[in-house]
Amino acid sequence: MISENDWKQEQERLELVTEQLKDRIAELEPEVSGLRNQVTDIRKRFWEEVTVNTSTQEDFEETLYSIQQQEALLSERERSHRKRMQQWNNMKRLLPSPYFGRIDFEEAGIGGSEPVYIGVSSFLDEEGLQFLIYDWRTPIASLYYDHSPGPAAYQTPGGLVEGTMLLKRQYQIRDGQLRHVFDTSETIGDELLQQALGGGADAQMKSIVATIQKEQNAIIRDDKSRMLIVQGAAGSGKTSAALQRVAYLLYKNRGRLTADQIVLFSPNPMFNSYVSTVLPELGEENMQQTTFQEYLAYWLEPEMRVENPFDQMEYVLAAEPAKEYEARLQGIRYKASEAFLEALQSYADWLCKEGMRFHDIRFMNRSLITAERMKSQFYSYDPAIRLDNRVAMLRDWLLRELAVLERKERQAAWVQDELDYLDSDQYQEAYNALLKKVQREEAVFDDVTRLYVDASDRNRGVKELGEENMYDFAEQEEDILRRMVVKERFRPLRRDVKELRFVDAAGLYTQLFGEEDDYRRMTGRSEAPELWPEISRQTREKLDRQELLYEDATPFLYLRELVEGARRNTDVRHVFVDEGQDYSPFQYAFLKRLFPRARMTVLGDFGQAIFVQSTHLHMEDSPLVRLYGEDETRLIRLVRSYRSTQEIVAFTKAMLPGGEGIVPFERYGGKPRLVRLGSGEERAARIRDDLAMLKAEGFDSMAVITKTTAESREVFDRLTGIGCEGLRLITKETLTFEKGIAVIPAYLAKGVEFDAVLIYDASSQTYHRESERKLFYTACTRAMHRLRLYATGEWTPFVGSLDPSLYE
Ligand SMILES: Nc1ncnc2c1ncn2[C@@H]1O[C@H](COP(=O)(O)OP(=O)(O)OP(=O)(O)O)[C@@H](O)[C@H]1O
Repeated sequence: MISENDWKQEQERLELVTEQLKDRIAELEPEVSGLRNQVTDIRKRFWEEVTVNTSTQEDFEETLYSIQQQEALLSERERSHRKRMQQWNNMKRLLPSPYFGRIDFEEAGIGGSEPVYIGVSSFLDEEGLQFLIYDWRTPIASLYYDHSPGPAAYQTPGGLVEGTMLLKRQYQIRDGQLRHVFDTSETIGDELLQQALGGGADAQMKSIVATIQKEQNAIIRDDKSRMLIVQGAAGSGKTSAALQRVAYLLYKNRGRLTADQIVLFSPNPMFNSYVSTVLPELGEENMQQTTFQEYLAYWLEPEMRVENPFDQMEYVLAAEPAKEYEARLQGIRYKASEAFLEALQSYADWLCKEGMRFHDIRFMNRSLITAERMKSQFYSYDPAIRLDNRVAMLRDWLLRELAVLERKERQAAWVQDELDYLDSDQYQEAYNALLKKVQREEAVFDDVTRLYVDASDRNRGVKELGEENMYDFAEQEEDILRRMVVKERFRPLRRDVKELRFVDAAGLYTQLFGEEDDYRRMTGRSEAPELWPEISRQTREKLDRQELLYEDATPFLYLRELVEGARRNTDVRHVFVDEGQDYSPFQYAFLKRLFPRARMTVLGDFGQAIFVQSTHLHMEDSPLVRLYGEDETRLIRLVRSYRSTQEIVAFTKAMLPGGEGIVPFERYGGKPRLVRLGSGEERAARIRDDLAMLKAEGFDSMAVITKTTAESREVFDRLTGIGCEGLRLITKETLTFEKGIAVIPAYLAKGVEFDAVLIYDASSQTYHRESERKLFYTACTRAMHRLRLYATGEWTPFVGSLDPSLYE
């Protein structure tokens, strides 16, 4: 704590700043609402103020000028409105807790120091000359996160500023009241952090700006790396750092970077809701959020049905090991690999010479253009031309062919039949529509004056069609109608061709999964993976039903893009991948191609790699390092775990090979408790009672974690059946994260946290495969304050092998 005198001074300063904030808010109030009214008013009266006159060239110019002027006025007001509004919002956000930190820094060679107060945004005094509060993202504020009193330095655009930090102080201010003040001698005193971590879990993630740790600050402020990889232990603040990094990037690149140029790939839709309030709390707009599955579904469905990654996970967890199971696992691993990516690239080269597959273009149950014809046309192009460019050439050729066929089709018998069924209104309507179109095309523009063809002159309209005049009117009319009828029927054909649906993408992918020799020949590989015949059989079986296994979805899309041309998003400048260990090297290569102008931040924990196709993040030769090369890649490790109590971290890290390096934050709360009961019924009853007790202790965010969805459903019914109230069953479809008691499969609990976690069944019957260790670890590390495990029968070996002093 600080001296009485210091406290008094701080109190006075807080009052002063609060007064100033209040004054400025009050000052801006009428201006902000006035501006809002003005903008609405201008919008409403936009056309009143504009004199529209196009009779002469001069009048036209006058009109144009007046529109431009109104527009300029409106956007100026809007700009100023937005800016004022933002200032006003920032000040309102500051008011309850204007700052959380202070540093006194003496720059080398310049005597004296001014206190630098740090808050969630900047605030200047009335004259606009002195900072009363510095935004936490300003260069000088980084001193607060990176140093303790003593020699210190911070980076500015102009270079490194060195000096001495004389004081570092933390504040806890609530509702404008000074509650606590701490002076710290170490890098960020633990007091504030202790208080922040001691609280309960929330339905929404909180911002951590007041207590960002040095190594987290390095992640937040990194603006050099093309690829930033963060390998961090469970609860080490990866997601938190990612979100504050977004806020930092938006601040640093204000005017150049907008929130919609940043994309975050989340592990599941519920996670989106969990993190959605952090950025608005910091006065920034949310970035775009999506899941990889959403992206795949967007491009592949409805033509192909894509398996959900969680269904894949359920298969892996629940299926009995047999040949089929082993082959699927092997297939998942192979299809996730860089080797398969290269195989597809070589396959595309092979397709340049042979093997392309197309769909016939069919019309009324007959082939208009056969796949065979397309193929020979395709291979008649210069072999030096790239595959996707040749496909584009073929598309143009097909459109020309279709135009010829469409003309021929006008004389077909079915057209006559169709004409017979047009009623006279349709006749008239169709005719008028056509005539109008012709007349529109005919419209003559003479700068501002538009001369229209006389709409009543039907004969002239027909003449302008370019049809021969030898028909009498009825014949000409019929001709027009034939044209219209056929054109309408050909429309979907043309659309399909433009969308390249004539390429048999599924056939091309299926073709890969045949005989091993063929696979090697087509892809130039020296060998196919083990169990290839069974892998092929499984893949084809799905494809035949227009379905894609999850592991096939990205390679399928990739191959389609090799053939049809790649989609690229050049707007996006930053891609964030959370739970990055769960993406395959293949998916990363795909993301790199999709966002060619973006920097990538990948955050993950290999200790929580629960998918078969996971990517190593912590190894120097990780495929991620190869993606942009070592020079453009930075790897940061976070080993301190903030989420769970010391006892929980000690328990969970002991079950993880290599977990020794994880450092718990000093916060205590009782050892994890292991409860073994004689039957499933007893277990359920005990869990019901424990939930009630924990609730009485004040924990209001709890989770009963199961292994699979099926088990979650069963537990939910069982617990509800014995009087457990207020349970919420979480499935992959759940969109929002709420407080209360969740019954949730472990793989969906990724990224989120609870006050108390109860592992419903930690027996060896449920968790025994080595591959399930990380899933079990992930489940246990969701607990902040209490962890309880239940079993009937033997404990899972992951627990059974632990030192008994780690639990009670
Ligand atoms: N510097 C910090 N100050 C305060 N709280 C922090 C800090 N860093 C992390 N936390 C808290 O620790 C908890 C875990 O953080 P977060 O979810 O970001 O970790 P993570 O590494 O993404 O975890 P996981 O990989 O296990 O999902 C959160 O409650 C977060 O608020």
